[in-house]
Amino acid sequence: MSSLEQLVLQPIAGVNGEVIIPGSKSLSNRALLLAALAEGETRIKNLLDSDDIRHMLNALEQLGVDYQLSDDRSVCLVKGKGGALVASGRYELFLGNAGTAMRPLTAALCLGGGDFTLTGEPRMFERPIKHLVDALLPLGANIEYLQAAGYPPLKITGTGLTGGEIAIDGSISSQFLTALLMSAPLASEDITITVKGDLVSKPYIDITLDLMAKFGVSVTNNDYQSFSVTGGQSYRSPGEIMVEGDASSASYFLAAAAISGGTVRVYGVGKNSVQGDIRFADVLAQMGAEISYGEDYIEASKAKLDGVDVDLNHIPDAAMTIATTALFANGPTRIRNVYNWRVKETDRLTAMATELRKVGAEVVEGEDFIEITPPARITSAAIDTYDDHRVAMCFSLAAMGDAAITINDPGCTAKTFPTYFELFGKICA
Ligand SMILES: O=C(O)C1=C[C@@H](OP(=O)(O)O)[C@@H](O)[C@H](O)C1
Ligand SMILES: C=C(OP(=O)(O)O)C(=O)O
Repeated sequence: MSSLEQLVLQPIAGVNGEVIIPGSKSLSNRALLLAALAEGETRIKNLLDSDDIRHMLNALEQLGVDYQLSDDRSVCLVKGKGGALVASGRYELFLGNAGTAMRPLTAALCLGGGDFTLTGEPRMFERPIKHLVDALLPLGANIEYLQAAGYPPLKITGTGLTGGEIAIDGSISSQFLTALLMSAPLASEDITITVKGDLVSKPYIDITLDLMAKFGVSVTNNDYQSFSVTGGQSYRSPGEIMVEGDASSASYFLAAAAISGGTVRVYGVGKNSVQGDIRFADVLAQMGAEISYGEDYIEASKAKLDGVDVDLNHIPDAAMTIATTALFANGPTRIRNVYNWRVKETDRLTAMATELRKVGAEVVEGEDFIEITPPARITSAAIDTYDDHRVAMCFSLAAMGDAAITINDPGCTAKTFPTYFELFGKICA
């Protein structure tokens, strides 16, 4: 949880420099869970240290998983359980607002013996999980809703998962499919998963499959429409996993360069990254930025930016950065197909529309899109952040006009990027 202070950002004349981006949230939490389920010890390097990761680590510790963190918490040696996380007694696991802990653990805790309550922050109780639960029930899962049907908190009695042909609705969150895929190899029989509806946030499935392969399990992917997983397997530790820098976190620095002048190079994530959010740089390029890639970096330079009309369903997190970059473009920007912004840390479509209007933009908020017409001049404003790290981070870019911007509750970046404002300050002139 974050404190309720304010951070005043004076107008930023320009940016320049290099930033080493902290580890990816998506990779860190997946690696921790797979390492816990695997046979053998895994040394996870460049682990992110943020609230979402601490929630996963605390849960694993309560479940009896042995791990050791280095003093700076960037290296974690996990002693795998070699199968399901079996625990005797009742466990209440507090998972904050971490989707990457809540969803994968919901499936994984169905695999073994134990009684678990999965709970979190109030906003977590408004974030749907029904599509995942509905897919797990035919596999023999024992899951109860403790408050509103379809939402956490959940009570899970781990009795193991069987197999068969199941369907999962992929139209709200890819994390449900990710959760199912990661647990499926430990079910007793083979599982075929058919995806119903249009699968959102598709590149996150590549992150899942890539990491599963590193832990020795392959999945048959039939064009993201169905997936076949052999049951009765175990994960095998690869020995060491190096977590890439977080591509969503990189987006703010790249956008800052494109908006305000100078050149910024982000290290830790490069052209061969498994993270779909590196495609954010393509959108910046489409707006007019100069982008170059190396093995371990992405660099953006000053540009004259134009508005764009883009479907950003594949990069919903970095898409928020485009929304504030649009403040500095010539002409309007329309970001389409982002309905699931409404079920994340806050209703991001309403939050972004409200806050973009405060700085002077004209905004149309659609059911699943947002259109932003930039103001002639940014207006000074105090930005409410709704306990949403990405609202806080992407509105730092609004200070690249000639008005001061106040970020309310800047500490909410602790969810994925506790050092954000410190690092951002270092590239500002
Ligand atoms: O699998 C993941 O690591 C994530 C998937 C995305 O969620 P949805 O699939 O719910 O869009 C993304 O927004 C989230 O920050 C991380
Ligand atoms: C949607 C996000 O988080 P979560 O993993 O909790 O879904 C996010 O980080 O933008």
